[in-house]
Amino acid sequence: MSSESSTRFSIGYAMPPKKLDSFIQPSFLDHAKSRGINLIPIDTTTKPLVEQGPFDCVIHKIYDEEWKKQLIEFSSKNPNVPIIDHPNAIEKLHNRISMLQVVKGLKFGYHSEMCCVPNQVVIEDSESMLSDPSVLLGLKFPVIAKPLAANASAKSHELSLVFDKDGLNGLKPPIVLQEFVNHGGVIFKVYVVGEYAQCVKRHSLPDISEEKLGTLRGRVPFSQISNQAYVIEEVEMPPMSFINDVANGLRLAMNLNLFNFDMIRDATAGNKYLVIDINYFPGYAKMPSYETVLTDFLLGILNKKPSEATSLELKECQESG
Ligand SMILES: Nc1ncnc2c1ncn2[C@@H]1O[C@H](COP(=O)(O)OP(=O)(O)OP(=O)(O)O)[C@@H](O)[C@H]1O
Ligand SMILES: O=P(O)(O)O[C@H]1[C@H](OP(=O)(O)O)[C@@H](OP(=O)(O)O)[C@@H](O)[C@@H](O)[C@@H]1OP(=O)(O)O
Ligand SMILES: [Mg+2]
Ligand SMILES: [Mg+2]
Repeated sequence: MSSESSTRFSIGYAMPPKKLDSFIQPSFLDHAKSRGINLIPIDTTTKPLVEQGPFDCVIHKIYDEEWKKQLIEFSSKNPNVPIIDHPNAIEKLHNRISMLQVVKGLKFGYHSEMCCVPNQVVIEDSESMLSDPSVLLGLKFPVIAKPLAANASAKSHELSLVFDKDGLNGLKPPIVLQEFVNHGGVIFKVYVVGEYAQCVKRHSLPDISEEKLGTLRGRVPFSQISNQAYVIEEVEMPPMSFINDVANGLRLAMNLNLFNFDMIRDATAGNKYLVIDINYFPGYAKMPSYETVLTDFLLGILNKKPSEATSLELKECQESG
């Protein structure tokens, strides 16, 4: 163990198998261990959470109601054990409209950059979409059709770029239609871990000129195009102070510690940024230095006094759960 601390901590983690494979890397387990943290897998299938532990903290990415009940019960028996993060706060990210609502409330007047969301509408049923033009609320094509639910299923990542009204035929509501914004083919993916934020560049859909749009018909499906980490040298990053302010604003407004958000820069206005997606507990292993960043964060949580560390989260969870 390092000289940093003589106390050993146990952190329980619960997540689906795919997430375990990517997040729980030996390099992370070893680094955390060297700094006094034992990461312990929680059995989510054969044993109630309350019968496991003891844990000094629980981190999780499991979305069903049964798990939420287990967290509430665990937390009522262990009121000083932080749960990262509150299930009610995570739930807001499961709907692509509530996910972005919080962006509209962000205020940081002293930057020359601004941050908003693309124009978008929800389509609840096919009939209204195809027969009632008013539901499109003046939305301008091209649009991206995204399933309203963003619940970690493969389906929730099945998107389409729609060039005209005919391209809406056959889409399966409930969906969000979000205006496509030209952004130079690069997105900024910002990983947030508590007060820490790191921005990386990823490839995205290419710009579509008015001229090109005139030749495009219908729609093109796509899925998870920005998941691969590539080096994109030539594109300038947004200012780090701006990224930090957006990240902190979102973190505090959503009461979440572990998320990332995708941001694009409007190709027609270099200081206008749009947040297009927020994901709970993203693929952190793709983030450079994830082992140290996550370990620093966990130590920060564990070293807080119980009154600071816990329970806003848990109280709310018990009240509204
Ligand atoms: N409004 C938009 N304008 C331009 N490009 C967009 C827009 N919305 C999405 N995109 C592109 O499509 C990609 C996928 O969209 P989005 O991030 O909403 O989907 P997702 O399936 O939730 O992604 P993730 O894998 O990050 O969870 C974005 O990374 C970006 O490249
Ligand atoms: O699979 P990866 O590790 O790439 O992580 C992706 C993660 O999938 P996982 O949950 O299977 O880990 C996705 O989660 P769900 O929406 O499906 O919950 C989503 O958060 C992506 O944004 C992540 O990619 P990133 O944003 O980090 O590039
Ligand atoms: Mg995304
Ligand atoms: Mg997403």
